[in-house]
Amino acid sequence: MRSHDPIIAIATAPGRGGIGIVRISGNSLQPLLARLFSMELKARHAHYLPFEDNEGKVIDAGIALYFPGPNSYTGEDVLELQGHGGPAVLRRLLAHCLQTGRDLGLRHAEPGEFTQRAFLNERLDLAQAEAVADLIDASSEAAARSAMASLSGDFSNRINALAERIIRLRMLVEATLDFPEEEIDFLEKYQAREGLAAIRHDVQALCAQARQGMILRDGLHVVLAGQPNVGKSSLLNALAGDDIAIVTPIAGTTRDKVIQQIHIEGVPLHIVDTAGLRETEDAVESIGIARTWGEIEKADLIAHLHDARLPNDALDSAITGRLPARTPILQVFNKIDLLEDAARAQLLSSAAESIGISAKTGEGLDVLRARLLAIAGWNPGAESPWLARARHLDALTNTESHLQAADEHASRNDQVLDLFAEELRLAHEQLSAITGQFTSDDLLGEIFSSFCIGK
Ligand SMILES: Nc1nc2c(c(=O)[nH]1)N(C=O)[C@@H](CNc1ccc(C(=O)N[C@@H](CCC(=O)O)C(=O)O)cc1)CN2
Ligand SMILES: Nc1nc2c(ncn2[C@@H]2O[C@H](COP(=O)(O)OP(=O)(O)OP(=O)(O)O)[C@@H](O)[C@H]2O)c(=O)[nH]1
Ligand SMILES: [Mg+2]
Repeated sequence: MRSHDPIIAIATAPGRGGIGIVRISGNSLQPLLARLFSMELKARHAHYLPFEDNEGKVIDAGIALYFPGPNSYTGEDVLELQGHGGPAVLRRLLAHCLQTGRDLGLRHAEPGEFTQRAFLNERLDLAQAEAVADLIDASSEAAARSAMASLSGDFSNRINALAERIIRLRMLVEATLDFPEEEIDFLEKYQAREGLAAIRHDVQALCAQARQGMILRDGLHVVLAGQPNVGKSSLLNALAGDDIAIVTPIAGTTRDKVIQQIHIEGVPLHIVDTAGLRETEDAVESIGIARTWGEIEKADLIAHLHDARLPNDALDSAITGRLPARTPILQVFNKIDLLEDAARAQLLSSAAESIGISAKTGEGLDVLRARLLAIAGWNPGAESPWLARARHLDALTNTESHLQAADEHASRNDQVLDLFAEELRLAHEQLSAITGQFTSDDLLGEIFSSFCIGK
């Protein structure tokens, strides 16, 4: 998988921009530099230069920056051509470099390949490399803050510190294994179970933080479902604070799903407005309704909307009966502005899994937002120091189960020390996968291929 070809890409976003950057990375860019420029580039010095094509025609006048390896982003030699940020000029610049460097092996970079090289050259560990992509993809400032914390190594440092503690315990155990006569009292002598308990405590705390970090990174899909006319599209618009979905008094208005991303306390929620559920002869509406059921299947959370004036509607019971049992469901009674005071008060103080709102007046929406976050597992006010991925949470969960298994071996009277040692080894391996000590090429390919081109 390791490739040493020099690579090139446009590093800035496609489209127009104040400045655009073409970036090249390779083990030795000197021969290419000699062809591209008539003068020698000083290391890490901004040279204002004309970028000329092979006939001496000026493609752009920009800034050339040369970072000799290993002191660069990738750890290799890096050249940046910072030009004017127009798509045509950057494409010309890219084509000119590719042509000039083709026989030196210069080729277009794969997505994430610059950062992959930074990882392989140990400029970043795997969690930090992932944080680069998460920082770019962050959809809220809270998410960006957490991604930056991961990028600067806060998460990795916690993982490494825990790994160190497991290593120390492993060294003790493995040293003892060489002297079987000491095995008997090893656990007491070194207070191994107490040490293990302290490590597990911290792994569990990291798991909880990783869960928060995952919510912050990935958000969740909230599907608004219910009979026609109950106010699903009105609720989407109210949550988004914008007139996005069509609202009319005609039942069966929404046909295509409408998705809008909103943020609550920085947590991204993907709100999906759907076609109202009912029996219909209309061919178009039927397709819409089939899609609603498709969205319901994929939902992380379903908000089942009712007309608050019809709280015990038989058709709503039928819908409830068809909703997937594995998905959390919030019963939302809309249009409480149309209720008598007493009925409204009763709904507003009702049980946790149902809630009264008015998409029209906004009443109850704050409670609804808080409820959505709570069901998502978001802990308001709890700090979420890093963004986390499912991969990280899996690894932490697996670490904890191996540590638990180790403890079970230790608690038994026969005290099989080599099984204890083996579980510690497996726990250590799981933990280190987060920062990339033990990783398969497949995993690396999967991680880096989701990056944008030029990163
Ligand atoms: N123009 C430009 N801006 C950029 C990047 C870039 O590659 N080019 N970055 C990336 O995509 C990010 C910054 N990341 C970088 C990380 C390390 C080095 C670097 O040259 N490191 C050397 C020298 C450090 C120093 O001067 O103290 C090193 O670590 O040895 C450069 C950029 C964001 N902004
Ligand atoms: N008084 C009152 N009217 C509402 C409220 N929410 C929605 N409405 C009205 O109810 C009607 C239907 O609203 P929509 O948001 O289009 O309902 P829907 O559930 O999306 O309907 P379909 O797309 O047909 O499934 C519109 O006339 C809205 O103005 C509310 O909270 N109070
Ligand atoms: Mg609608």
